Amino acid sequence: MRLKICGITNLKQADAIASLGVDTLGFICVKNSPRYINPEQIKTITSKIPSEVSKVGVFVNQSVDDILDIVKTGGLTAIQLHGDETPSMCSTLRESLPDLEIIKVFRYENSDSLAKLDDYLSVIDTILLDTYQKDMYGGTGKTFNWSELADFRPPRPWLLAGGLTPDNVLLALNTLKCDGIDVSSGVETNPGEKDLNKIKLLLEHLNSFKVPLHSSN
Ligand SMILES: O=C(O)c1ccccc1N[C@@H]1O[C@H](COP(=O)(O)O)[C@@H](O)[C@H]1O
Repeated sequence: MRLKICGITNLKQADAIASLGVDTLGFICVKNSPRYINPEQIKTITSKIPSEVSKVGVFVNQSVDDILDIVKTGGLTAIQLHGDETPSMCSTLRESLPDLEIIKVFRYENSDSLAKLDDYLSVIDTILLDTYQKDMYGGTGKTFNWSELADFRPPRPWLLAGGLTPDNVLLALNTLKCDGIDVSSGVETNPGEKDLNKIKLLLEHLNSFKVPLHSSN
């Protein structure tokens, strides 16, 4: 099971979180987010984190040129498209950076929220489902109705996000079958400041679950 901790803003925490065995770190590249971190700051972190850790930049409706610049400057290995990016835009990004993992976010409100999923499958690597909230693209801290996804088995790996915490993660994993989870505000003291004790507790709970961390099954 893949574990992404998102909203990293400093090297000390990135280092500590990677040392706990977290395989994916996320950096919010969206300027109006309280978790925003600029590309040079991202680089000071990514350059010191082991190469096996995925470094994901999170974007909302930014231009291809901006994304490519930030990926290059920040030393990112993956992008998370959290806005209304089209399949055509994903295709352009894929052509420009064939080795980069492309994670496309679908904000889940009801089953209609997945109506366009098929259009993306050939141009993305990973699906991420987050909670839909009007006027807020991400970092809502809110869960959605997981039981509606109990039979969701897309032909790409998928990550669950939205309001996950150490306290509710096992309920989520017992309700649906995802390939990984993405946690941000549920392991923070305040926006951008991670709580290492909460991350340790999250890991304890995940390790007690039947699917071990990093397993693809
Ligand atoms: O965290 C943000 O500020 C943010 C801003 C814009 C787009 C995405 C953002 N966060 C991502 O939202 C999900 C769920 O977060 P949470 O666990 O509900 O707080 C996650 O991928 C965050 O990285």
